Amino acid sequence: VQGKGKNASAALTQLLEYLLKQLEKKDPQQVFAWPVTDAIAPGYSSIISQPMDFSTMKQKIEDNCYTTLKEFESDFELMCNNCMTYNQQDTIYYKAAKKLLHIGLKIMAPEKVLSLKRELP
Ligand SMILES: CC(=O)c1cc(-c2ccccn2)c2ncccn12
Repeated sequence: VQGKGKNASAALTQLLEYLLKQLEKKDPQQVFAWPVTDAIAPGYSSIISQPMDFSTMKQKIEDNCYTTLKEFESDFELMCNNCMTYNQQDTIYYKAAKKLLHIGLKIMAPEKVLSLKRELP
């Protein structure tokens, strides 16, 4: 199957940039804004094999790394699950990830995205 046309990938970029902004608004403490360093989280890089954060997702949108919404969603879930892997359940980080994951899946639910697609130019 021929790759997506130019305007189709431009539409996906616009959709993903919009969704990323909505997700970032749900993280006012900016817990997920930047890559987690071993300095702030001891042993992080040996526990988490595939780190992910909002700044990396933003860069991947600009670099056209995502060809489907599903790929974007799985990076979002990876980011939340990494947090729930490294941090104990009774931490603010774990609780923030659990809440963000729940909210994020609602924002990116198919019927929500469908109504978005209609409303975006
Ligand atoms: C996302 C995550 O696991 C995380 C973010 C942070 C974080 C994020 C911004 C500022 C300070 N810390 C963090 N600190 C300790 C342990 C884990 N974390």
